[in-house]
Amino acid sequence: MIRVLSVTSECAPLVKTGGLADVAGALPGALAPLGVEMRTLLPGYPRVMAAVGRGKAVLEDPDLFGGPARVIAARAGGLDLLVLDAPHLFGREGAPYNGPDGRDWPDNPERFAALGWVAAEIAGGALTDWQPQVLHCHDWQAGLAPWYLRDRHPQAPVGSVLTIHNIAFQGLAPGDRLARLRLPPDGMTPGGFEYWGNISALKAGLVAADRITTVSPTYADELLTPEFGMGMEGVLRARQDVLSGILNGVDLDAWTPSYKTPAGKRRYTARLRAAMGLPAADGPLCVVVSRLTHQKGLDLLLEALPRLLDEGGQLALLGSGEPGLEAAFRTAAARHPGVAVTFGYDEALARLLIEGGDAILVPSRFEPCGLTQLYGLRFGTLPLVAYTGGLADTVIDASPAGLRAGVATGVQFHPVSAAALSRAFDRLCALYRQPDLWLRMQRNAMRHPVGWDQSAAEYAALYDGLIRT
Ligand SMILES: Nc1ncnc2c1ncn2[C@@H]1O[C@H](COP(=O)(O)OP(=O)(O)O[C@H]2O[C@H](CO)[C@@H](O)[C@H](O)[C@H]2O)[C@@H](O)[C@H]1O
Repeated sequence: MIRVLSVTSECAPLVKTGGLADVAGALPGALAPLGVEMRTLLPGYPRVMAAVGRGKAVLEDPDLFGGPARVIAARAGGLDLLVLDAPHLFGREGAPYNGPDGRDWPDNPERFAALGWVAAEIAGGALTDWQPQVLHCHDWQAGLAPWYLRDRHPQAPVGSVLTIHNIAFQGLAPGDRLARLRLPPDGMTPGGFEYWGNISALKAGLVAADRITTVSPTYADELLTPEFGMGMEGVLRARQDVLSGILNGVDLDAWTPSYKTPAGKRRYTARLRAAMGLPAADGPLCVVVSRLTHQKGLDLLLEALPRLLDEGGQLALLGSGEPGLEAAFRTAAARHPGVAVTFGYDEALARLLIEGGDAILVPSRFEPCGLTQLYGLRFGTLPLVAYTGGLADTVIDASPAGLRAGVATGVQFHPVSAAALSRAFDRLCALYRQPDLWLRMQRNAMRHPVGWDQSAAEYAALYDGLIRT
């Protein structure tokens, strides 16, 4: 058995704002058959505390960044959890990172420094009955853990890995918070965690972790360029020898269609049209399930949308995020009967969209891996995606080569522009008008391996290489 402590700020099914939660929630189950015993350290937000109940305190700290805290060992949501119960940091209503007004909590640097601190203490041997061999940290919220571990417990028999799910979030804090974050002044250098005068929790992790991974091989390459590295490309180039990409998978038990063949899908398409108030149509029903942010390229979709509609296609969108994008999609829906939108977070509707759609759109400007195109493959909902990051690694384009070889599973477009997306809509609609070809692609898609098998083996091998004892 390899003992791994996974450190994350969100974890499905308990608390989720995006794909990080899916992955953090799926890894323990995917890795267990490979002899990995993973425990997940998660902040004790109110809904997490409600799910775990009283639990058993395995660690206490009278002063964790300004208040008393304990770590509770519990099982919930099928996970083996270590919950950081620190009411002064996490006992607040609202989303994990922001209050009811939508604004980030001003003490987010301290809140997640505390998470990293406790992770490092556990990795350093603080629990009497469990010593992890690997510390696996996710995103900036866990970024300080490898730094604290190296700083405070250099002799601990633990290897560390930091996984980048999205480099756009870098965990910046003003440089004058050093003492409050319990960081040493000599780390405040370009070779340390300093980032243009600020402290970056992500950079601390990138510098201090033994290994760095991201969630697809193509994104691992892209991260080394100024276009995608978002200022961290230099740090990553310096650590290129320990950086690799491991694709995300999908929990196949949770994401299994109730139909085995594409034919069975039709009734879900009808159900989806009814649910969203869409009329019957000649072209493909395209769906989107997404956070509405600049990353996801949905402004490009708005620009290219007339082409899809002109060809008889439709759009059904579920998302939440930037008010400007919501307003623009609402306007599009009011103008055209072939566009239907719902705002908010709704897992049941997300599933119906993926079950019933003909195609799923992911026109992202950058996409570390992307999960919805994987769900789409599994359900025979052909992905139309930007050729970038994990989207490039998981979809086989209906290019002449892909079609001739009989292996195509979707449509990719490049560059990531409205013009290229419009042309991709032309191709999608042309494919849709050839039912045999479309069916073949659906079959290919549904057979494409999107489970965790291969990636879990890659993580297990990575952990194996980090074992020090
Ligand atoms: N309104 C809504 N209602 C219901 N469900 C919704 C929803 N909006 C989004 N979702 C769900 O949230 C998840 C989003 O995951 P993604 O991987 O697509 O993107 P995200 O950018 O959040 O994740 C980041 O981390 C993941 C994990 O590594 C990477 O795959 C990705 O590239 C990276 O940007 C999916 O499970 C999706 O179905």
